[in-house]
Amino acid sequence: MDQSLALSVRDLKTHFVFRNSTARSVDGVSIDVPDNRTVAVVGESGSGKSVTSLSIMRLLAAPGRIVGGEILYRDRAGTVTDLAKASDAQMRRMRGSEIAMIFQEPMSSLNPLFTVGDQIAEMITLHERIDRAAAMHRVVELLETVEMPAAAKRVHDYPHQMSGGMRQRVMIAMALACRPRLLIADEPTTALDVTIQAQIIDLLKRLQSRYQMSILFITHNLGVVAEIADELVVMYAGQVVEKGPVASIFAQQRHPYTKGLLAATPNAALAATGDERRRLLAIPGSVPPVTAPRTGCVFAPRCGYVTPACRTTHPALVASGDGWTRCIRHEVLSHE
Ligand SMILES: Nc1ncnc2c1ncn2[C@@H]1O[C@H](COP(=O)(O)OP(=O)(O)OP(=O)(O)O)[C@@H](O)[C@H]1O
Repeated sequence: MDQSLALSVRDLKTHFVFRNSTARSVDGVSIDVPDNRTVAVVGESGSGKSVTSLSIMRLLAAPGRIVGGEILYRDRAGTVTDLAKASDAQMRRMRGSEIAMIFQEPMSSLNPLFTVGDQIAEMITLHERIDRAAAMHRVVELLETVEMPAAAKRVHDYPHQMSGGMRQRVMIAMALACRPRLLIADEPTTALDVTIQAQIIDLLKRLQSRYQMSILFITHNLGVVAEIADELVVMYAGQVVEKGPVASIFAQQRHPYTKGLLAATPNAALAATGDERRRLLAIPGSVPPVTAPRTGCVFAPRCGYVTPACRTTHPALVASGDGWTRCIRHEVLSHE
């Protein structure tokens, strides 16, 4: 594993095995997250983004199972662990002290019956041997770190007394309580309005440089990607179809699906190209079910660039420009 990486997911396969069918939700995904960098994973609903992040955290619900690949994680001491094979005890330690996760809806992770102060304090005392008074002092500090207004008063609030943006700040404070080296953020701003979304993104960027964290940021919003990410991974039907530096992909897409996603996101597309005439286009059709048999390229049925060969040959992920694409016609696209 390259010394500059915090996480290297290699050929990950996570399937849901039912009696009569198998959902190949994640089907050979490779993602590298460098130290102190943000990698965004985008794709339509059902493309396998959440199953990928839950696989890394080993929080999959049955019948979901990692059936292949490696999830290599380098801890602060430099030791590499394959999370795909780690024991439950090892994973509990990892989740506490190395890797943290925040979700779209903080309400589903917070307990409505306890104050936010108590919940953050519990997180701290799980990992540090300190008494309650010291823990509460740290809670206020953490809430100040996440720029919670009137932090010392807010520790006594119950989750329902807070706005969505404040609750997300509480979740980030809980994540920071264990000083993670890797933060997995699964659509953390999707439920928030645009102004609050921008504040949370800014906060995450400041925290990243202060705490030297790597961030794996799951989103379907390319505007957010433009704001926060260094590298982009585009997923489609359980596979990576394109990946590379954000600026390169925004300037030149090398997979028709990425082209369609950018065309459907006017702000990101405009920011990238400066072309104000770019029209809002939606990609016709929908992601095929992950239980469907696969021959050829999974995007072929929706692709404007399709050739007969695309329907019979499963394309490999190949180097193109300074990134990677899973399209046999990538050279045609890169000259457009
Ligand atoms: N518990 C489960 N049982 C069966 N199939 C599942 C389960 N969880 C996810 N899947 C399937 O795995 C595929 C990938 O789902 P996933 O939630 O990772 O997509 P996603 O890209 O995160 O979508 P969204 O943006 O809607 O969260 C979907 O087709 C979904 O139906």
